[in-house]
Amino acid sequence: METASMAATAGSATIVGAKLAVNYGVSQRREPQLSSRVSLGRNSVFVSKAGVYSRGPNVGSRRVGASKRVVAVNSAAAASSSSSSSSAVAVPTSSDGQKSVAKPTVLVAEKLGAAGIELLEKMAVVDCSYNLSQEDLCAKVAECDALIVRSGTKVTREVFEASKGRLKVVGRAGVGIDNVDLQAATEVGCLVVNAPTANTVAAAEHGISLLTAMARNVAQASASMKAGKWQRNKWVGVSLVDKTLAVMGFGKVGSEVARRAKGLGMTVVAHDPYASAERAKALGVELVSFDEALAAADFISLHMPLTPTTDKIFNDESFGKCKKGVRIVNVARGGVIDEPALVRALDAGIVAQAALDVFTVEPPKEGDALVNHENVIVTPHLGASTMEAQEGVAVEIAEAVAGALAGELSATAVNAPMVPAEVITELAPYVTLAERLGRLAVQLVSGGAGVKQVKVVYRSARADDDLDTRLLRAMITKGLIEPVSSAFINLVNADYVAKQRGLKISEERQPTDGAIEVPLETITVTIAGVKSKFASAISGNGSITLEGKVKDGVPYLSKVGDFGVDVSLEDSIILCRQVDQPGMIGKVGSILGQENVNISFMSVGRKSPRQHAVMAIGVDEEPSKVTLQKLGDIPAVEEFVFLKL
Ligand SMILES: NC(=O)C1=CN([C@@H]2O[C@H](COP(=O)(O)OP(=O)(O)OC[C@H]3O[C@@H](n4cnc5c(N)ncnc54)[C@H](O)[C@@H]3O)[C@@H](O)[C@H]2O)C=CC1
Ligand SMILES: O=C(O)C(=O)COP(=O)(O)O
Repeated sequence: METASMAATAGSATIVGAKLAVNYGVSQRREPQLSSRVSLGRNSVFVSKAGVYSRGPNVGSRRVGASKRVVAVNSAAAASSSSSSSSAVAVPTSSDGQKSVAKPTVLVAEKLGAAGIELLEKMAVVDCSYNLSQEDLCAKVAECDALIVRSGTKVTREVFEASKGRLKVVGRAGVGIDNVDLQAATEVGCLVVNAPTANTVAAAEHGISLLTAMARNVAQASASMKAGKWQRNKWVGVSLVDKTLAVMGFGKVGSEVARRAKGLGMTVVAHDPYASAERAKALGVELVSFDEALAAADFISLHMPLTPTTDKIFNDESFGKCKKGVRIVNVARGGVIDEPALVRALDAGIVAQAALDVFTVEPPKEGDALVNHENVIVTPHLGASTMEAQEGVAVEIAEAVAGALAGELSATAVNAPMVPAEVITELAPYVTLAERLGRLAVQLVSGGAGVKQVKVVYRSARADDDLDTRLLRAMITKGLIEPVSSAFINLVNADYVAKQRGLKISEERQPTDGAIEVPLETITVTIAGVKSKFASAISGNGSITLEGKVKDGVPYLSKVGDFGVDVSLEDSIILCRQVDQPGMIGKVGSILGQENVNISFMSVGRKSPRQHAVMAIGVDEEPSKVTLQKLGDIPAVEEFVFLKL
C-alpha cells in the first residue's frame, strides 16, 4: 500500500465555496448566495447583471435585454481563491464583510475616454501609460492583471510571455483585434475582449465622409485654397447619385455605410461570404460575389476584418477586375489592400481615386507613395475617433474588462466559446462537480504516470443539443491538469492545453428516462491505461472511475471504482478500503478526532455484507501523516488514500 503522503502530493489546495457550488463571493463564503457566479476553483464565472451590448448594427451602446444575453465564460480572472497564483485579483471588499483582497491593476496603454477610466477606477488600480515602447510594455505587463489597448499597440506573443501569467484579460477598445496575438493569448489562458459596437456609427460616418470628400475633391481643394489658389475648374468632382457602391464586408459598419449610401441615391451591392441575404434585402442591398462586386462598382468601400483570407485581397489581380476609374474607400484595415498594387492601379488610372483611413504600417513611413499620391486622400486612422464613439467604446471596454476581472462572463470575448448565460447558471453546480471529479481522479493515478486518455460519460434525460458540455469538459480538464502542473486552465485554453499535453478527452452521452428539468443525473470520469494508488478506484473495465452527481445544488461523489459512496465534495476526502465489519466507523472517527480533524461526511459502500467496503470520509482539516498512518494501521484497513480538493 502506498503512503498517504505520496497520495497527497499531486494535490494543490484549491478549495472554494465548499458547501455551495453556487458562490457569488470571491472569498471562502459558505452561506447561500443569490447570484449566478459559479465557483471554478481558481476561477469563477458569473452572469453579468449589467446585461450586454447588442451586436446588431446601428445600436451604438444601447443595451439589450438580459434574456437575450449570450456570454462567454471567462474563468480567467477572480483568482482570489488561489493559494498559489501570483495573479490573484478580485473585486474590492464588499459592504457585507467579504474578505478584503488586493485590487487588480489595469494598464491602459492608449487614450481611453474618461468615463471608462472612472469605471475602472472603482474596482482597480488604473495605470494610464501611453506610447510605451515594446520593451516598456513587456516590463509593465508583468505587474498587470489587465491591459487595455486600441489599434496602436501590438499585443504580441512576447507581451504575453513577458506577463508570466499575470495578465488575465486584454481589452481591445474597439473592433479590430488584428493587433492582438490571439493564439498566444489562448495558449496562456488570457481572455481577449473587444468593444464591438460603440464605434460602428462613427466608422460608418467616416466612411461616408471619405466617400463624399473624395468624390468632390474636398481635401485637395481645401489645401489649394489655403495655399492661396482659387481653382474652380481643377477640382470638378463626380456625383454619387445613381452610381453603384460595392460594400465589401457587410457587417456592422458595412451595413451602416450601405444604409447611408442608399440615402445618397446610390445603388448598393455587397460582398460578404457570411452575411445573411435577408438582412441585405431588408436594406435594399444585393449580395453578390467578390468578382461581381468589383465588376459592378463605381465606388468600393472596404469593411471586412484583416484576416489571413482578407490579407491583400485587393491586389493587382483584383484591381484588374474593376471598372476603369473605380474609386476606393478603406476604413477597415490597411492590410486588406496590397498598397504597392494600389499605387500601380492609381498610376494606370484603373483606380481614379482612393480615400484611406488605415494603412499597413501605422503611421506610414515618411514619403509613403500612397499617402503622397495626388489622387489619394488620407486620414490618420480616425474612423472611431468621435467624442461619442470614444466615450462609448471606453465604457464598453471598461465594463467588459472590469467584469472579466471580477470573474464575470464576457459577452464580447473573442477567444472563448460563447455559452449562454442561462446555461452557465443552470450548469453551475455541475461545473464544480466536473472540476472536482477531475481533481480527485488525477490524484488517484499512481507512479506519476501521464494521464492520456480520459472518458467522460454524461447521463442525462436531455436531448444532445440541449446540453452544452464544453464548460464541463473544460473544467474536468482543469481538474485533471492543474493539480499536477503549473498550468493555469480556463475555458479559454482548456482544449489547447489538453492537446498540447496529449490528453485526449472523449465524451459520451447516455440517455436516461429521468426528468429533463435536471440537466445531468451523473458525470463519470474514467482514466484509462494507468495504475491507481487506490486499487479499489479501478472499476471492472480496468480504469480509474469516479462518478458524481448533484444533490440540492451540492456536488457529491457517488461512486469510486465499483463501490457506491455518497460523500459531498466540499472538503478533502479520505478513501479507505476495509474488511466490512462492525466498529470501523468508530475506530476511524476516534483516530481523526484525536487530532481534532473534523469529519464533515462519512459514507460506506460495499458490494455485499462482510466483504470489502469503501469508506469515503469528508474532512474539514488535512490530517497529519501520522494520523493517516494510524488509519492505515487499523488491521481491517486494506488501503487508503487522502485526496485534496
Ligand atoms: N477605421 C477605424 O477606425 C475603424 C475600423 N474598423 C474596422 O472595420 C472593419 C469592420 O468592422 P465591423 O463592421 O464592426 O465588423 P463586423 O465583424 O461587424 O463586420 C465584418 C464583416 O466582414 C465580413 N467578412 C469576413 N471576411 C470577409 C471576406 N473575405 N470578404 C468580405 N467580407 C468578409 C464578416 O462576415 C462580417 O460581416 C474591421 O476591420 C474593423 O477593425 C471598425 C471600426 C473603426
Ligand atoms: O475599432 C477599430 O477596429 C478601429 O480601427 C478603431 O481603432 P482605434 O481604437 O481608433 O485605434
